[in-house]
Amino acid sequence: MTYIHDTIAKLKKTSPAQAEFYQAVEEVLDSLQPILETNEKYQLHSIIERMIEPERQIMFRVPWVDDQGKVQVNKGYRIEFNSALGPYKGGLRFHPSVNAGIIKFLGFEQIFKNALTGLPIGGGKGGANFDPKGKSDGEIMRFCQSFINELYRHIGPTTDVPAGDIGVGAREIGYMFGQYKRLTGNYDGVFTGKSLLWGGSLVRKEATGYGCVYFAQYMLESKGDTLVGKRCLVSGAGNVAIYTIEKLYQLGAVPVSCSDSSGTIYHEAGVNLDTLKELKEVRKVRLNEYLTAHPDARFIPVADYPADGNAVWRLPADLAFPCATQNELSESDAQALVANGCIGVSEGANMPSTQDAVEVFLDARIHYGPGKAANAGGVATSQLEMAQNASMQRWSFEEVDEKLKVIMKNIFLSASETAAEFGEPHNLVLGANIAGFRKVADAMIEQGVV
Ligand SMILES: NC(=O)C1=CN([C@@H]2O[C@H](COP(=O)(O)OP(=O)(O)OC[C@H]3O[C@@H](n4cnc5c(N)ncnc54)[C@H](O)[C@@H]3O)[C@@H](O)[C@H]2O)C=CC1
Ligand SMILES: O=C(O)CCC(=O)C(=O)O
Repeated sequence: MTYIHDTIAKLKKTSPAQAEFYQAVEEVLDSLQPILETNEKYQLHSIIERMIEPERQIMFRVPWVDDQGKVQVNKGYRIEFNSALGPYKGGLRFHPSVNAGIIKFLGFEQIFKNALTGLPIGGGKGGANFDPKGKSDGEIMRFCQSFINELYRHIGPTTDVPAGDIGVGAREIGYMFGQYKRLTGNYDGVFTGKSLLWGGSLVRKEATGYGCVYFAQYMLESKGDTLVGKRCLVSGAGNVAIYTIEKLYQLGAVPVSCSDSSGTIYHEAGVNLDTLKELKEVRKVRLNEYLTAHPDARFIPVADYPADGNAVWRLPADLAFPCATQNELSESDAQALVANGCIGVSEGANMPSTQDAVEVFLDARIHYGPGKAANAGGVATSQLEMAQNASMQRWSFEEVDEKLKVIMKNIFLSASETAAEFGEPHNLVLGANIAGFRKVADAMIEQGVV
C-alpha cells in the first residue's frame, strides 16, 4: 500500500537514525493495512501521521556526582506519546543503550498495549543512558534525584505516571518519588511500582511475568492444551523473567533456562527460583554464579553464542518466553525453535523478536503472543495501583491477581477475535495491533484535531 510506504519513508526523513522506532511503526502499519483500506476516516483525519508523532518529547541533562566527587552527565528522556485514552503511562529505562529512538519505539508500543488493557491510560515512556551496573546505592540515589529535578515538572497522577522498566525497580522508584515529593510537596500516585510500605500494589512486582504466562495459558487453552509438563525456555534474569519462571512452576510447567548479558543458564532439571532470586534480587551478580549452587546446570557464555543469534533459543523446549530485551530473538533463532518442536512463544519483553523472526512464527502457525499483548499485565496492574491510590484503598493479593487474569484473558480474546474478524484467526499480531489501534484512533477523532 503506497500510503504506508510513503508514511514510513517520510518518518525516516523527519526522524533520522531511529531504527527500533521504524521497526515498531512498520510492524503496526503493516497490520493496519486492512482497516486503513476500508475506513477512509482514518486517512481523512491523518490518524497515522498524528499517532507516529509524539505529543511531546522531553530531553534533558542529568548531572550527578559520583563517589569519587567527579561530576557525571547523562541524557534523560520522557516521551509523552499519546493521551487519547488517559494520562501518559509507561516505564522508565536506565541502560547505557538508551537513546531517543529506543524510547520512541517503547512509547509507541505502549500506546497500543495500554489500549488493549481496556483501562483509561495513554502511552508514554522515558529513561536515561545511565548504567546502574556497578554503581553504589548513593550514586543511584543522586542520579535518580537529579533525573527528577527536571522531570518533576512534567509528571503528575492525572497527567503522566512513570513506572519501572530495565534498570528501574522499587529502589529507584523510591528515590524518584522522594525527590518529587520534596520538590512539589505532593504525596500522590505519580509513580507506580512503588514499595508496598507506601502506596504500592500487591502483584505489581509479579504482574508482567505472571501476565505473560497467563497469556500463554489462554493461547494453549484455545486449542485444548495446557501448560502442564511443558518445558519452557526463558531469557533474561530480571523482574519479568523471574516472575515468568515463578508462574510457570505454579501452573505445572518446567522452566529450564534464564540469561543475562553475560550468558545463558540451561538447567535441565528446572531453574532453581530461590537461587535465581538470591543472585539477581539480593546479590545482583552475574548468572555464572548459579553453577556454584547447581553444578549440574550449564552456563553458555555470550562469547559462545552463534553468530546469527542467541544460544538460549537453540535449546530444545515446548515453549519460549523472551523476557530480556528488544531484538534478542533473530530469524535463525526462530527457525531453530520451530525445528526443535517449540509450539508457542509468549513475549515478556518489548519487541524481543525481529520482524523476520515474527514471520517465521506466523508462517509456522505456532502460538505467538506479541509483547504488546502478552506483557501488558505489568502496565495493567500499574493502573490498578493508580486506582487504589486514588480511592485510598488497598486490595488483597488475590483480588489484584484475579483482576490481572481477567484483563489478560480479555486481551487474548480481543486480539484473537479481531484477528478472526480480519480473516487471519491465528495472527495475534494483526489482531492486537488492529484492536489497540481502533480504540485510540476513534478516541482521537472524537477529541478533534489536537
Ligand atoms: N518491568 C515491567 O513491568 C515490564 C517490562 N517489560 C519489558 O521486559 C523486558 C525486561 O525488563 P525487566 O525485567 O523489567 O528489566 P530488569 O532490569 O529487571 O531485567 C532485565 C534483564 O534482562 C537482561 N538483559 C538485558 N539485556 C540483555 C541482553 N542483551 N541479553 C541477555 N539478557 C539481557 C538483564 O541482564 C536483566 O537480567 C524489557 O524488554 C522491558 O521493556 C515489559 C512490560 C513491563
Ligand atoms: O507499569 C507501567 O506503567 C509501564 C510498564 C512498561 O514499561 C511496559 O509495559 O513496557
